[in-house]
Amino acid sequence: MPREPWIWKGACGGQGEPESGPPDGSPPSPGAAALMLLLPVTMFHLLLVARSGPARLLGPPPYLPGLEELWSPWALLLCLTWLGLQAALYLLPARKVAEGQELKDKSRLRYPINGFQALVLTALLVGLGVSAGLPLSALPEMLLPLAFAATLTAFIFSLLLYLKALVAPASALAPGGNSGNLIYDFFLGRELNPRICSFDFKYFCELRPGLIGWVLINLALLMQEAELRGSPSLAMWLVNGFQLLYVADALWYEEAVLTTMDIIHDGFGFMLAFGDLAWVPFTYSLQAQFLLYHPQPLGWPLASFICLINAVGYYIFRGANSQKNTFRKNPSDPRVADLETISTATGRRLLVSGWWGMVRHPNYLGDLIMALAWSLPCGVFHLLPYFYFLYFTALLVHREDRDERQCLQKYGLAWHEYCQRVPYRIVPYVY
Ligand SMILES: NC(=O)C1=CN([C@@H]2O[C@H](COP(=O)(O)OP(=O)(O)OC[C@H]3O[C@@H](n4cnc5c(N)ncnc54)[C@H](OP(=O)(O)O)[C@@H]3O)[C@@H](O)[C@H]2O)C=CC1
Ligand SMILES: CC(C)CCC[C@@H](C)[C@H]1CC=C2C3=C(CC[C@@]21C)[C@@]1(C)CC[C@H](O)C[C@@H]1CC3
Repeated sequence: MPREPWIWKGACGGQGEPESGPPDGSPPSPGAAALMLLLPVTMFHLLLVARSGPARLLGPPPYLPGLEELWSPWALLLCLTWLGLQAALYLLPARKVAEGQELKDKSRLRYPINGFQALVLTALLVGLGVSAGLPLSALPEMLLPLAFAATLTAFIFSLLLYLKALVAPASALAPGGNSGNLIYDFFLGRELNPRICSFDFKYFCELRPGLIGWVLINLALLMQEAELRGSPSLAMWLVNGFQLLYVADALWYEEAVLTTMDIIHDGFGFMLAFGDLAWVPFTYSLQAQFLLYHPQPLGWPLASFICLINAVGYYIFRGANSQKNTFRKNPSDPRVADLETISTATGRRLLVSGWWGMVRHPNYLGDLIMALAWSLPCGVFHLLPYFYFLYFTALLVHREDRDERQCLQKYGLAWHEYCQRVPYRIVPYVY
């Protein structure tokens, strides 16, 4: 089955590629190389534009920062301290240790479920720090050098992961990302679950430093707004509240990440390392960055309506994810036992009623509705705060396409039947 066709088609423009990527002797994948450059450039563009007067997403950046504005040893130190703190919290005793999916060699890895605990302890530490005089509101001024330090860290980290994979046994390698093409493999990642003892790098990075970093940046922006304007704006409160709910939810239901394709299928390379450590905290906080430099008036009636949109999105997102997780854990659980299902040759069944009978990816629908609610407090006169919504639509459409091809391979005719019975993918009667 083809993997990451958006990268691979760039190299050969064809269909039916092998799982492992470009065949021997093919030229370096221009798709992977271009993305490796384009993703950090886009992130810096967004950071620069968010603080510029016109805040034009599609225009040129206001200026090109010099190395002296990007590079700061203090920012690198802060970035490494942050990673060290999150790593220490990861190693604390967990309320539960979960088993991952079965690996090629029939073994299962074990993962600590203590992400929510890490969020709470980080909040306590930050609270203590702020009351002792830690200048959190100075963080927004350092976003550029911090993003540079995070990008550098992700790059060096991916290099080390690539080298580590050279000595890993074949059974530890990911189905993709092992084509022999250095750029392609560096980008996608070679090893499936790189670990040192029980410390799982991919699982650690997927949720904690990036997601908790994102809400910390949001909070720093809120505090700086309070210093500048006397109090945080209603729009800033909404963005902070909505995104905190999203991050707290992800960490509370951390175990669910063990069944995502990122953990089960994808190697850990530059794409995920950069995505987790730099892209998530610095671009997902774009709305709060925009609001600090471009305050938006927002009245209570409109704010209540936006809260309602977020609540509807969250209701669908959580309802769909929980329904599937409950069903996968125990199909006879009374909460899902009455739902209609289709049997498959693998023995696993597919839900065809409830949320999963409405569209084939109801959780994506809820996630997208929430993404819209995060942009609306920023008004409708700038495209920039809608970047997340646009990028996320593209990401989920691509993800849904990949997932459907994997499900078709896994479930064959049963998946065809599911597609016939539930014809829409994400938005009922539209897509
Ligand atoms: N904010 C962000 O940047 C991102 C957020 N997300 C969010 O993370 C969450 C997880 O997303 P993701 O990992 O992509 O995928 P999903 O949680 O949607 O999982 C897809 C899997 O669910 C199972 N499945 C599909 N249809 C059915 C059905 N009808 N009945 C039972 N099982 C079914 C299949 O696996 P199997 O049959 O093997 O169980 C399929 O492979 C989502 O809520 C998504 O919105 C994801 C990516 C980025
Ligand atoms: C830099 C690239 C454009 C792509 C990077 C992709 C990553 C940012 C995302 C891949 C899968 C993700 C998931 C989440 C965050 C974004 C990344 C890491 C969640 C943790 C978000 C919260 C949800 O509740 C679960 C998600 C799982 C997948």
